Amino acid sequence: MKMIITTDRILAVPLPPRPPRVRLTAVDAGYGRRPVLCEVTLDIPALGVTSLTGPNGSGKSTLLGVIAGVIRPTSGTVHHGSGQAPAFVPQRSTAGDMLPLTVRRTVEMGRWHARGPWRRLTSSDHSAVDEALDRLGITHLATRQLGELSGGQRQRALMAQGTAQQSDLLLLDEPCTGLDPEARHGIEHLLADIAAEGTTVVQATHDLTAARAGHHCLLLRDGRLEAAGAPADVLAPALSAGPVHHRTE
Ligand SMILES: Nc1ncnc2c1ncn2[C@@H]1O[C@H](COP(=O)(O)OP(=O)(O)OP(=O)(O)O)[C@@H](O)[C@H]1O
Repeated sequence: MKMIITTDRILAVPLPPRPPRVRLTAVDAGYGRRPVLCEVTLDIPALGVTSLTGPNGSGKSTLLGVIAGVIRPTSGTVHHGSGQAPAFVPQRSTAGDMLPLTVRRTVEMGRWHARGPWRRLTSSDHSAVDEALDRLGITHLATRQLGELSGGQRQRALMAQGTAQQSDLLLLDEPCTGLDPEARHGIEHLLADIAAEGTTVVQATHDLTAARAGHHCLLLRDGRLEAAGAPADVLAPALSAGPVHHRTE
């Protein structure tokens, strides 16, 4: 809502609706011959935090992969409202932890979209990396090897890599898994701040408190979109249906 102040009164003028940042239409996707997503049609609003929730195996990570462009749909369309490549923070895998990478080098990889992997980083790239390390509270870990860190510290390093990309679309797969309550709180505040700065944030989460705190919610079940809309509306039937969601921490 935009406020126009005239000499004697305030007029509230509704802002024109923004087109969605991402629109999926009748998307099917899976792995080889294994179908996972079925006829998924949804919009990701351009502003705020969208939470993607649903039981284990319902297809949240697969959907994030489709939006990120790393999983190609077998049918249907994915339309991005801007030309920027999404920043994608996948679920932490233990394989990558064995790579001989410092935290700083890991975060620098977030600049490869802008610079290419073999080009020297510019001073603005280094500033973006410094800012991301600082926002995630891991500047003091910059010279440590990724494999030496605790699970929560590694998770923050991967999130710093995602934020260093400075995309207008940040996709996160269960970003708070493995974090203690204080760190989880910190990440939730950070995501709210990033969204307030104009970045579209999409996070897959089992955490209903986090999902409720978002602006928009998508509920998946068995690879189909069961509900979409305001978090309170989407989550109420899911809660009354039984404990299909749980914190994994
Ligand atoms: N690389 C893969 N190859 C084959 N099948 C996969 C692969 N990744 C996921 N699947 C299958 O796809 C289905 C959906 O998995 P996905 O990880 O998208 O669900 P999810 O909702 O993110 O689950 P969780 O909450 O447990 O993280 C599951 O049945 C899973 O076994």
